[in-house]
Amino acid sequence: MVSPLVEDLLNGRSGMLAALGPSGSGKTHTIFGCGRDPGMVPLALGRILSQEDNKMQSQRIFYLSMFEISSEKGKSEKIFDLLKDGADLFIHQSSIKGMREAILYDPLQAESLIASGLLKRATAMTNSNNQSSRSQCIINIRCEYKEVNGEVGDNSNSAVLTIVDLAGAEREKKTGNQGIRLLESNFINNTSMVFGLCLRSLLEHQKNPRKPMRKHFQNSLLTRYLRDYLEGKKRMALLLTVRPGEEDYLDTSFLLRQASPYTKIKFDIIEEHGILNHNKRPVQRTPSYVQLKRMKLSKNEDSEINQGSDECPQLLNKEAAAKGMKDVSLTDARVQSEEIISIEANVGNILRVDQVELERKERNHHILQNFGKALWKVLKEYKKKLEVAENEICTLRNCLTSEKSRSAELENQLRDWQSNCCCREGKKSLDCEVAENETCTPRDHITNEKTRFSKLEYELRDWRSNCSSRKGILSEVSFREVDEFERKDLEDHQSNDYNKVESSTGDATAAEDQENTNELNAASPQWNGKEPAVLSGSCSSTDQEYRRKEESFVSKLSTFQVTFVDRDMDTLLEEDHSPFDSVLPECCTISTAKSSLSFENNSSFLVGEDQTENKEDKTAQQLERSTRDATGVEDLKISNEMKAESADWNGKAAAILSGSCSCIDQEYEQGKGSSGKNSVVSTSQATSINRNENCLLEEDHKLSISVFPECTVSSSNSSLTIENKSSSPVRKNQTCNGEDKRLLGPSTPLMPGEVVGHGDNNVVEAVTKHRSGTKFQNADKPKRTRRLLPVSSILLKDIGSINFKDENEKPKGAKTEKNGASGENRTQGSISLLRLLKDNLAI
Ligand SMILES: Nc1ncnc2c1ncn2[C@@H]1O[C@H](COP(=O)(O)OP(=O)(O)OP(=O)(O)O)[C@@H](O)[C@H]1O
Repeated sequence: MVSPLVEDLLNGRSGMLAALGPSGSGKTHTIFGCGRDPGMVPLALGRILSQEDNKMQSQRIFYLSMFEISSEKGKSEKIFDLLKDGADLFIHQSSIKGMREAILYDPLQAESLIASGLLKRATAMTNSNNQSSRSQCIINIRCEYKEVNGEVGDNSNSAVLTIVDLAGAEREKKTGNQGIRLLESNFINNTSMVFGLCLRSLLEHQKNPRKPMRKHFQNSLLTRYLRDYLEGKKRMALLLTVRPGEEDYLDTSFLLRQASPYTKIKFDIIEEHGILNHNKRPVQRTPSYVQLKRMKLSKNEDSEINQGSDECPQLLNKEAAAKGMKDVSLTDARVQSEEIISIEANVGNILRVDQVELERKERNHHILQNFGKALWKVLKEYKKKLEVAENEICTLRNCLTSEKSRSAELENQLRDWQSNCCCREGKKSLDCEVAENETCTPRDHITNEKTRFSKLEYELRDWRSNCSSRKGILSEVSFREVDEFERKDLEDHQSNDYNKVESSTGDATAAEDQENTNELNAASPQWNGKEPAVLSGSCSSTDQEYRRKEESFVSKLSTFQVTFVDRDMDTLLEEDHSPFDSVLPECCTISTAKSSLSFENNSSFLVGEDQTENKEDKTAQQLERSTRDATGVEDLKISNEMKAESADWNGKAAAILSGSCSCIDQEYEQGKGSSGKNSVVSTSQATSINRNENCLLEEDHKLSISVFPECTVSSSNSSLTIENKSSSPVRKNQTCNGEDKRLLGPSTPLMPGEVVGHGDNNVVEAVTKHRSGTKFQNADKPKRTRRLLPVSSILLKDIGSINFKDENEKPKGAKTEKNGASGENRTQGSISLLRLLKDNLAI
């Protein structure tokens, strides 16, 4: 491998051999070798020094220099001469100043010099190598030709064979270096990397001459020293060493991949200093001289040479004949002619060198021109890129400004929106709210709903306040009526007592009547106290109606018909109209007139019809039987049965009470008028009670005839009408009409001792019982019972004016004693009705 380089050296051409490879791969061993296996350096020295013939040995001299480049504490590089003891060197423009060179005489002397230099080389033990090189070692074998006069000239006429032993690249994980060793390793790796970069740059430059060669050689002393080789000006050979181990596969493959392209590197052999050139004296020529000499030679080259060769003996013969010179002069002429020939040869060499230099300059000019063009194109491309980048920057700026303006608009819109939402909270129009809810956020919708709810609460308060005011009006009316009834009741008590005494039928004494009167008087305040409660029930129904209205406001549905309550006060009619919407069943229609109230049941009592019919049949039969039979025993039995029925229906009679309240009121008024002052009870309007069943209508007809003998009872398919057209008193006096007693006797079934009771009251009781029987199915429904509260309150308002005391509040002992007297005392039916109301309505 080193032989071509040695031949080039001997021919006057410089060359370099560099060993590359990882640490411990055998670079040093390959370069220097050992005793048995000599390396490249011993082989080259042996080749150079052994083949020198005597002639050439007298003309040239070989020098040996050896130095190393190492790191100085990992910070800088230093050059250390291995042949001179402890001498530091410095590099200047690819030449090292002060380096010692040793003249080589024979191979053994050279090997000894190298061995002494290796001993001075920096080495250390690492994990990869027991004697790892820590520096780049360079060996120069310079061959210099002697001058004609035997003197040694400058280095310009010498060739150098450079052999480099690079420190192997190391992996920290593998070597485990630390501290100074680690710094040395970094230095070694850095130098190896720079060396490789220079080679790569040279290769790329040779592939593409337009691509300039980068100056990586400046990054280390080694590459600076080997600049001519790394720039391709001199021949170079690379020697790669690898480790055979499997663990070194990665390093080996990496090195081969990295160095394989280097085989394509070509070298332009420019410096061709032949041995002849070194043997000859160098001629100092200026370019003008060279040009002039070339011109002369070009004109007279052939003629002069020919003439010199042909005419020279003739010239010498003429001169000898003419001047009589001797043969010695001929030899001098030959010597001169040889000199001329040699000069011509030198001139020819010079011309050839000049031509090569000219070609080189032209090529360099061409290269520079191409480089300039390429550079211009690159600059143009960069300019275009800059323009594009500027345009992008402008567009981005425009986008940024537009985004800023947009964000500002959005902020303004947000502020407007917030302000609109604040203003919207103050609005009360529902239409506006609905319209705004379309654009409001859910939060706004919640606030709107809250305002709406608060507004509804205000309306509810207003409604309640109206109800309270209405309650006051009603209470005034009821109290006024109650006072009148109290006064009338007292008169009735007195008249009844008087009549009882006259007819000698009662066992009751005046004292008992007085007690009853007192009890009634005591009961009256209680009812007066309960009146507001009833009214409050009405108000509660009004609240319910308000809630229902609120619901209907949302659902936009109207399910109830208009109701009407008869009142003397026209102003109260409309106000009281609404409570009945909630009180009465939906199937009931309430018709109103100036001073009347009628309830019409449009629905059929389909549930429990048979049972209702049976009950009513029984009641009618009992009534008829009691009419025919005037015996007290039968009446007592019937009354007991009625009482049992009453007990069964006690919990269910509330509903029918609402339907029959008007009849009861009228009957009560009639009875009160007949028992008292024979006053005329005038009912301007008939009360209609609808029925779906014909059988019930017939029974009702019969019963009504029996109950209202002086009334005109008309029945239709779904209604029963009782009309009192006469203005005469219905009942005059129970002592005056005995038939009335028999007729009305069975209608007093509640109290066992009341078989012969007050006729009017008994009629009321019978009607009440009858109606309660027909309303049995409705009474089973708790909702309708609850809805009946306001109507019951109306009834109770009238009944409350009776000023009776509840029977249950009396002592049991006194109850049995006073049953007869109290039952005879006119309001037994009302007492039963009151008890029913209290039990079912929980008043
Ligand atoms: N071809 C070979 N024949 C015999 N021994 C060898 C050979 N190559 C390497 N060795 C041995 O391997 C060891 C390491 O070799 P060497 O010192 O030359 O490696 P290196 O590449 O120079 O390492 P470093 O870069 O660390 O200096 C030495 O002891 C050497 O004797």
